[in-house]
Amino acid sequence: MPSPKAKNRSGGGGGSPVTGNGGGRYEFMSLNRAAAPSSSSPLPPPHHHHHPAQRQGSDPLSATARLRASESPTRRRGSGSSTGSGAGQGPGMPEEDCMRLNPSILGIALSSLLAIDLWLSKRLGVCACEDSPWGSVRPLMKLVEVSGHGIPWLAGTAYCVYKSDSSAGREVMLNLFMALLLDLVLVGIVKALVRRRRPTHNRMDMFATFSVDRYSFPSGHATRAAMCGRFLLAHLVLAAPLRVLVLLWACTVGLSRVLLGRHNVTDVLFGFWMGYCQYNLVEMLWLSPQALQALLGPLA
Ligand SMILES: CC(C)=CCC/C(C)=C/COP(=O)(O)O
Repeated sequence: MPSPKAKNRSGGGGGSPVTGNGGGRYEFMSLNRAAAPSSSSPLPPPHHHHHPAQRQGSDPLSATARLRASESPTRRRGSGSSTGSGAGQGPGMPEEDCMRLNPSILGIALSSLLAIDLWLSKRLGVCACEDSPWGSVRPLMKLVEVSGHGIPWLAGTAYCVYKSDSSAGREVMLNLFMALLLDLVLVGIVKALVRRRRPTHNRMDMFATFSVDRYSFPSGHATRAAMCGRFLLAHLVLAAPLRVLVLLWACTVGLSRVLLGRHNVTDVLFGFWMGYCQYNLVEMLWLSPQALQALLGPLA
């Protein structure tokens, strides 16, 4: 996630934030810092309708200073333009030409959320290794990790298909198998797109990981736990205590990801949400016995 500091645009000196005294060094202004545009500023001069007092830089709008790439000192210097065709001389700036020099409230909120996420995840990573505060619980959490791993679920589901003696049972288990494959594909795509590194305190000693599993967002265990939890509750006739056990298992799998240091809290929360939605997709794409027969042939 980009930090709220613009890169130094040229080798120039410090220069005051944004007013860009030719040094080309820009820093994001905080929301309550407004710089009075200077004559050499690449910033467009304040519009005539601004109250004079606002021209002193107190105008909050100048706090949302914008810079048109074509007017940045480096670009302008390169163009040799000395006809004042710089700051704001041209027509209204098209939005896509502007680089916001001021993080929006949303940007600040997201950065704060990320900081809280990293801090909380670090605090909750109490089983990240043997000499962590809860190192003695690590073996149990690793067992929970295996219970949510893709391979045991795929193997277990395939075994149930093989042992099933009714077409209805086979239909349910085959759809669960397809759901697990769908989960792997979707999680793999999101991981490959987001490419968020796992927490620094994670000790990557997980068994049977795939290439994208080096990435943290989202938690594949959390998506699988949520999707399979919903699937079992919807398609298996379970007594109430067992239903509660399924829910507890799914929550424990998610919690274990953070306790083991495998994921940040947001990776798991998003994973739960994604897995919950994946189940809706599974229901929408439910494969009938005929479709399974056509798809898998004698296996169905
Ligand atoms: C190789 C297969 C069939 C599954 C991989 C399962 C796995 C290692 C997922 C990663 O889960 P987290 O993203 O929660 O660490």
